[in-house]
Amino acid sequence: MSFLRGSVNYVWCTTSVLGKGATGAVFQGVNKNTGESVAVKTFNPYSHMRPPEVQMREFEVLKKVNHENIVKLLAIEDDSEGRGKVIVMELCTGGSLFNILDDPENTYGLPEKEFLLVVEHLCAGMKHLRDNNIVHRDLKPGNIMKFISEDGQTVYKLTDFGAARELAENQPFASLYGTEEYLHPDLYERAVLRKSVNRSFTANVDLWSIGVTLFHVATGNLPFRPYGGRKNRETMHKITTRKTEGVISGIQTTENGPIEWSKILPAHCSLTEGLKMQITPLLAGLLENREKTWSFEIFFAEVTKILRKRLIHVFYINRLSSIEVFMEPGEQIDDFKEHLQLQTDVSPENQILLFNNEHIEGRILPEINASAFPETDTENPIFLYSKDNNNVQLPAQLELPKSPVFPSSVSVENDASLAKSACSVSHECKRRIEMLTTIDILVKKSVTQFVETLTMTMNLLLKKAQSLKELMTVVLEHYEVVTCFLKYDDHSDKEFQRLNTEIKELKTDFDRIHSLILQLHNNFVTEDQLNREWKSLMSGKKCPCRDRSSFKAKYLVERIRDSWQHLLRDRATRTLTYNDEQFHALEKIKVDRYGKQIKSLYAEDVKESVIQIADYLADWYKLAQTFYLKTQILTKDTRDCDKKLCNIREDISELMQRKKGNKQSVGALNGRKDSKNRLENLEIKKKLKIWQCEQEDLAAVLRQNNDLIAIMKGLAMSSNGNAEGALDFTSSTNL
Ligand SMILES: Nc1ncnc2c1ncn2[C@@H]1O[C@H](COP(=O)(O)OP(=O)(O)OP(=O)(O)O)[C@@H](O)[C@H]1O
Repeated sequence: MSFLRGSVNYVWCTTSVLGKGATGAVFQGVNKNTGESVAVKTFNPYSHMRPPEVQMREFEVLKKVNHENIVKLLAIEDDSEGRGKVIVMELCTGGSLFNILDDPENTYGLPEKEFLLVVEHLCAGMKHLRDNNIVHRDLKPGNIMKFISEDGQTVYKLTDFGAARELAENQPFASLYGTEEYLHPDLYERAVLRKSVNRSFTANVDLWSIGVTLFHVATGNLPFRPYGGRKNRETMHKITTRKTEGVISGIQTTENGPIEWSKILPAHCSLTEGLKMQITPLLAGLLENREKTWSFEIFFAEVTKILRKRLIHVFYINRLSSIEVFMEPGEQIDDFKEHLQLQTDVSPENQILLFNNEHIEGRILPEINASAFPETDTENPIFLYSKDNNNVQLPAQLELPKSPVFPSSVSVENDASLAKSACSVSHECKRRIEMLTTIDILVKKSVTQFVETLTMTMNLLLKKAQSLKELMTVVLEHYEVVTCFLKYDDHSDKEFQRLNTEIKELKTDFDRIHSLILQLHNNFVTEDQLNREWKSLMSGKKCPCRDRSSFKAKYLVERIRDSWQHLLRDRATRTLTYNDEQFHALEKIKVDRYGKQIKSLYAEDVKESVIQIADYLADWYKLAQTFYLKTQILTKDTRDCDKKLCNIREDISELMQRKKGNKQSVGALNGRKDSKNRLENLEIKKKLKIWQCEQEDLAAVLRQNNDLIAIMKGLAMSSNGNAEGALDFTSSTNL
């Protein structure tokens, strides 16, 4: 019997099955003229029993659509041996999402990036269908194909446009039998429970199927699961129709038992909390029925909102966890801090946020939008340290799923399934090992990051303190001059007294701060205390070497998968020879042994050492946090000193101006008296002479100090850029 079939331009082999469905089978084939690989959908006798116009519908729809996220139609040709029409499509080498989810690697759902790609492509494909007024009505993971482009990019594409219309015409729903878990409750009632429903179905029933599909892709499981599965149809219908608003899953774990409702995604789902926060409302909206049903417009708008968000990666050291913050492009740093608070409980004022060895506030100005935030990724995140909490703890890990126990006897039927479960567990171990070894790397980076930032802060602080010291010397010298100038005046003047006290206090304060800065700089920068502390804590301690642990985990997973494949082949063979049975038993032993090894690599090796590292980091952070808080206090104190010094300089200048004014008015008064009775008061004349001499002396002193004043002004300008704090001394020289 020949397995080769063909049409005018294509040939395919019936042993190269890509997939089978209710209406037929899809084979891998080639273009006879170009050699291009294609997928050929052939139809079974049942499908030929459908009315011709129904059979044509799939062809018509495929001809009408043309979009990157919809499987491309290449040709519709006749089977050369008269078995009817065949659909030739582009070949999607990645298989269907159903196959992908069926792999033990994805038992708990797809990785985050892949999940988001599915959301994006599914939404784009649906938008094209809506724009062309096409209702799919059979959306499910089996009808979403993974296409790998020539440049290695993944594109998810919708396929299978035939069956849905049959439902509208109340045809037998055989093609829907494979998909009942994804059906809108109303369709389910009619198609599966065979109840007559007096409702017309709109295109929106697709939204429910998208909700179930996305839940499945995110978690690896269906959202609504009655005890006993498909058989338990009444309960299935009860779950989907009785669920309350916001509920995204309902599971019955015992016969006739209660239904466990949930408004959140399950803990084992591998999406981060940040993404779960975005996806949960989307699922809740899609899985609303009756009055609350979403429209496609809402769905497209919500997905667009999620996809345009800016993803910022953060590593929170006190909980040793990677966090993802999704920000609206227009949101700013304060919003970022609030998002972080939601996921960490660290209030914005207690967040120390460092990136590339500096505070992000220095890099990201308050008015900058999220779209201009720096690029981050899991291994180059923004580091978050809590200012008010120096505990470091690895969050409690979920218990590993139970590993299967193989019975000693050979069971060709069951052994492959048990090996598949063992594969799932090993993949989960591998994922956790990768996560923990990444934490190990991020811990080291977080230490370096903190030390580098503090060193920079300390160096700046020391520089600032030194320039402040120079400025203070100049101001004090000027103050001396002013004091001399006022030597005949009333030194008990209240203003003068206050200034005097303030200067003394400032000097004492500043000397104390300066010496603390010197001391801290010495401990911290010169003696490199924090780095030395970290090195001494870590010396001789075991670290999970990422390359080695990950490599070993990968190796063990591959071995377990090999054995699983072997057992799968045995299951397909059904009966084994004696020798094959011996090999079969050996593969079971290997699954068991490698399974134990990878579990121990995770639990006893990598996890233990990361727990230890968390303890060392906690010890180190206690010291580092104290240093940090000290630098914060000293930075603030230095700033206060600077401010006070500026005020004092202004006060000195004001005092000078005031005294000058007083003297001028005293002179005018004396002049008037003098003109009345010149000879009457020689004492006054004498005093005026002395006064005049004094003024000339003072003018000479001030001229000599001009250079000094110029230096002081220069320093005032450079200190803190505080130009407006600089005094106008030129008026004093005009005395
Ligand atoms: N273009 C393609 N490239 C690779 N594989 C494909 C392609 N199209 C379909 N397949 C595979 O063939 C399977 C069946 O295809 P399809 O869903 O079109 O058939 P069906 O008879 O309508 O199925 P159903 O009963 O699910 O409605 C798919 O689940 C998929 O695994």
